[in-house]
Amino acid sequence: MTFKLEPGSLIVSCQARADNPLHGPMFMGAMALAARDGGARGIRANGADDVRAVKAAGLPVIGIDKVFSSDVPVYITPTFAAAERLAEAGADIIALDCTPRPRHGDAPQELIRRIREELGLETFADISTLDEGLAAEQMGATYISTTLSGYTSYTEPKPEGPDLELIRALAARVNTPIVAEGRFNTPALARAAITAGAYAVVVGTMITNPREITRGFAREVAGGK
Ligand SMILES: CC(=O)N[C@H](C=O)[C@@H](O)[C@H](O)[C@H](O)COP(=O)(O)O
Repeated sequence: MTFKLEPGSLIVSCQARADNPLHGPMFMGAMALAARDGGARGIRANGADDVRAVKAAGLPVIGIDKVFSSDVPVYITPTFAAAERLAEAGADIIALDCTPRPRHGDAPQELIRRIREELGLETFADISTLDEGLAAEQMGATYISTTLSGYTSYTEPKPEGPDLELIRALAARVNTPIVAEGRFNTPALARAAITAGAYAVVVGTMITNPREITRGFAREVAGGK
């Protein structure tokens, strides 16, 4: 069965890297349940083990598999093998890097085609610029997500806030549903994304990363240092 994300959906990204005390499927599974009870309509999760754990929340799962290489910059579901692992774990939608940067394995267009035809799943194209969004639409991505704005060499340095301008620019040019993702750190910013033309909003750090949230408070309490 393929899940459709509903318009106006909040998607909560439940991710914790290996150095985070909350790393692991038990914690991410609990985060997903808390997010569901709070009104999330989808979960984004990294790696097959976490995807399996967050499925218990009964929401559409957007799976990614971060695979880092020392010689190429692309790490979000860079290969078909990574997509297959996520499909086996039960992901409903596969998110993948759709920038034109150097990578190992298939080009994003080919990955999108294979994910649709061989795995029967929909795709989230993670992009960083308007041109990449336009290309992702041509590739047949189901959703276009602003995930990588501020994280590619040509969109760095990363601004403090989210890229609402990219959402407006995409909304004027594409028919594919746009997902706002990356630094939507307050409810007001998430609302602004919808007003700018986003179909759904992904929030990660500010909901599921207590260490990072604590850092923000600690900095301010220490006088902004
Ligand atoms: C650039 C990259 O690798 N972003 C990742 C993509 O899955 C995650 O680390 C982010 O937490 C996610 O995109 C949500 O964004 P934010 O945590 O800012 O709400």
